[in-house]
Amino acid sequence: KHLIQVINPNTNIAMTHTIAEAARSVAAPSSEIVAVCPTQGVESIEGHFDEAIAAIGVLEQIKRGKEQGVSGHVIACFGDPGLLAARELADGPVIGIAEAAMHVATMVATRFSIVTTLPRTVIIARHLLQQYGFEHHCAALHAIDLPVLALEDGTGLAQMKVRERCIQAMKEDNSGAIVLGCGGMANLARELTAELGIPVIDGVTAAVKMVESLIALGLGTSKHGDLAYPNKKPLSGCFDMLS
Ligand SMILES: O=C(O)C[C@H]1NC(=O)NC1=O
Repeated sequence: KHLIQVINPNTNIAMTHTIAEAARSVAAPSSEIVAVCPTQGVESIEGHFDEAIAAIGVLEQIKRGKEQGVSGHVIACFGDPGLLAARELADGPVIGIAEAAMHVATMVATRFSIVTTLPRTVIIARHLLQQYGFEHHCAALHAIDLPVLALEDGTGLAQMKVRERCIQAMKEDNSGAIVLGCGGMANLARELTAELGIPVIDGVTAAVKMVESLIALGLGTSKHGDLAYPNKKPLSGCFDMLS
């Protein structure tokens, strides 16, 4: 069995379970999902400040995963926090859910829309579109204008808003696919795809299958060049945990 570590970079346990369930729903029999979240950090990631905090927790979990002998890692937050730093530490593949969902969307449609949570995090998705080279593939970005943890409050309001925005995107954007812009939306994609008749893509499940593919291809993170292990130096204070 290959252990695949799925990291929820926020510390919300309910969302970690939502993410874990989605990951396990698509994992191959040869894969075992190890779902984790940081021991310390921020309960939801809703901007650049939160991302900076979450990235440290991601690195701590990557280190722990390596020690456990995992074969690959998923960063299950739509900002892909700490992705390249995590790749410096990791031997196996590290895939972010935004990266995974965007790549998959370009394989099934010429243009896609993104539906995320807060308006203020749309800029993070925009930056990723630029970084990954998908700016011209994304027709529009929509926000349900609810906090990330509204997805775990049990009222169903956030889920209803996601559905509404997906229907609006389908009508207005002339996109062939929709990307769900939050790890906490991972359990909505299949049902929305069936109901709306348009590929609605979740990055958690997409990333799990990409990690499995890379493992099957015998590909880990390159250690040749700028993703080599970090240069050895003493880390002081709380960062000692990353030594
Ligand atoms: O940016 C967002 O709205 C979603 C992002 N924040 C979070 O805590 N998990 C996520 O996937």
